[in-house]
Amino acid sequence: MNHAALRTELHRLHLELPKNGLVTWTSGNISARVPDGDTGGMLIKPSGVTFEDLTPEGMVLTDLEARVLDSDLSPSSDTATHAYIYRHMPQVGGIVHTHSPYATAWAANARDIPCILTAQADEFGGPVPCGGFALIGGEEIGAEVVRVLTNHRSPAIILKSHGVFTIGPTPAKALKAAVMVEDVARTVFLAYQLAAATGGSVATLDPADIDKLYDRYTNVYGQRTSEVGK
Ligand SMILES: O=C(CO)[C@@H](O)[C@@H](O)COP(=O)(O)O
Repeated sequence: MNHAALRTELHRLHLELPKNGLVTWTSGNISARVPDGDTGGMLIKPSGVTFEDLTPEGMVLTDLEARVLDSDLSPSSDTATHAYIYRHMPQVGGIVHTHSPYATAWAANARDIPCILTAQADEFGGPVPCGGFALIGGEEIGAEVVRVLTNHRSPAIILKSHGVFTIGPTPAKALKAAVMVEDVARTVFLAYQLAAATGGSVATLDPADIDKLYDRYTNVYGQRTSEVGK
C-alpha cells in the first residue's frame, strides 16, 4: 500500500476509535508501518488533534527512531513507543492504543482479563495479559509491550493504570483486537458482577479447549481469501 493509500486507511481507522467507544476526546492513537527503504518508517496520528479534525495528509511520517520526516505537526505522545515496537517486532504492521473503559478498568486493577469465554480463546488465545506501569512519552511503554507480547498469542495487552495497546500484521487487524478486547473486558466484568450478585461462580476455560478454539478461529473460521471478512 503506497503512502497515499496508507494515509487514507489510517485516517479511516482512526474514525473507528470514537465510533466504537474506545476513546474520549483526543486519547488514543493508531500507527502503520511504512515499509520504505532500508530503515522503513511509520505513519502516526498527530498529537492532541481531535478525531474529527484528523486528515490523511495530517498523519505524521517518522522513521523508526521516532524522528519526524515530513510534517509540521508534532507526532503522537506514543511515537517512541510505537517505533520501539516496530523495531523489535518485525511481524507487526499496525499498532493501536486506547483507553477503552472496561479494559482500562481491568488495567487499573492490574489484573489479566481471565479467559472465561470462547470469544477470548478465539481472538486472544487465553487471558489478556496485564503489563506493568510505564510512564508516557518515551520507549518505556513499548519495551513493556514487547516484553510481554513477544512469543505471546494475544494481540492485546493492558498496561497497569493506563490502557490498551494492540498489535497486528496490519493496522486494521490491530484495531479489531482493540474492539474485541473492550468487548470481552465488558462481558467478563458483567459475568463476575452477576456471579457476585447471585452467588454463582465463573469458570475459566480449560487450556486444552482454549488451544482448540484458538486453532479453529485462526485457521478455519471465516473466508479463506484474505480480502474478505475477519
Ligand atoms: O495515553 C496517552 C499516551 O500514552 C495519551 O496521551 C494518548 O492516548 C493520546 O496522546 P496523543 O494525542 O496520541 O499524543
